[in-house]
Amino acid sequence: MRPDARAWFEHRTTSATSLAEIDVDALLLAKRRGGHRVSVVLPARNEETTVGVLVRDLVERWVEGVPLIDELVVIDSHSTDATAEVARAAGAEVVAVGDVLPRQGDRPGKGEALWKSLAATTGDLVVFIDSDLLGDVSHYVPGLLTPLLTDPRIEYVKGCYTRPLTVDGEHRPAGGGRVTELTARPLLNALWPELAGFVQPLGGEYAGRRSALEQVPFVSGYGVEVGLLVDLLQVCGLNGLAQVDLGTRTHSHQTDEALGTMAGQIVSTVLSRAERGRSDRRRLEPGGLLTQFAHDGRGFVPTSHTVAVDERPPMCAVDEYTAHRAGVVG
Ligand SMILES: O=c1ccn([C@@H]2O[C@H](COP(=O)(O)OP(=O)(O)O[C@H]3O[C@H](CO)[C@@H](O)[C@H](O)[C@H]3O)[C@@H](O)[C@H]2O)c(=O)[nH]1
Ligand SMILES: O=C(O)[C@H](O)COP(=O)(O)O
Repeated sequence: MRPDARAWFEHRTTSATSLAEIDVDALLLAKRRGGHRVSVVLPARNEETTVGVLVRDLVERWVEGVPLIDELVVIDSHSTDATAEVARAAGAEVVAVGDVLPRQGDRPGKGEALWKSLAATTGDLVVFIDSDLLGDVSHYVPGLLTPLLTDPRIEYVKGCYTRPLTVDGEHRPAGGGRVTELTARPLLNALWPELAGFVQPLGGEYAGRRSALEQVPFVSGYGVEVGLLVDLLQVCGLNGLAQVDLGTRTHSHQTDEALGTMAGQIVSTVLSRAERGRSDRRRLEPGGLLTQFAHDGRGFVPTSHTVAVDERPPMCAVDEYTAHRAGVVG
């Protein structure tokens, strides 16, 4: 690892692998003293089987039990199952992505849901948690908040973890995060080696100050995490970023084909950032299509998916948002 990345890794990685490692009373005190308001956002598309338990646990522990979360919002990202009903019954506020900032239109994708969530929430600290997590993750929210509540220099905190992998009934204690290992990490190490200390650059659990999150564009699809990391590096500098070891993360896995499309979106996002500042003559021109092949017994059949980057501008540049915020804050 490059020396700056190693120094960052050693100084900016903390551990919160279980509740036993977290001083919740100190966090509550820091939250009160700083006058902070915490919003937790769960983006969800067809997560009826997992979102209910997740929300119920968060509400019981950190809304009703201990006043750490002020607002818990599930952003329903065009679900066609009972995600919204299940999440609402479990105690979340549920917002349909298309109902937020209606003048901006409605696009598909996880990143779109996260971008819109800035307008659907009010906290100065925003925590993002995927809705397909399995197992006990009750320490994730306080773990991610600890650096933000205890160190004013930190603007953005990324969770990291060991990732078990269960495919075709075979369980391995590690080895999950295949797009991370085979696509995102090699690209980041090649192009932004100062980010090499991030253990899970694609992980879906992170927290940031609204003031920082408003400054950067959000890629609409699965490129959102890698885009945020590269763009927040420019806005906050390496020392404004931190990571927290949250122990283990288990989630539902996508098919190899779907992961190929995700990897295509990661590549497009990275290329779009890498070409910033290059002269027109030397610009990279990514094709924006990923073609995959399946063999149907007679020959190879190609299927193409769009993986081009579709992105939203920094929220602070969206009039509909700034007018809405003026109403919230004023
Ligand atoms: O159009 C979408 C797609 C997904 N999601 C939600 O986003 C979360 C993560 O999506 P998932 O399809 O489970 O992604 P993973 O296969 O787990 O992908 C990993 O890698 C992605 C790319 O960086 C990250 O976005 C994910 O957070 C990370 O878990 C889940 O709550 C989904 O319901 C949406 O809200 N809208
Ligand atoms: O983060 C990733 O690399 C993708 O979500 C794939 O994760 P998985 O290999 O655990 O399914």
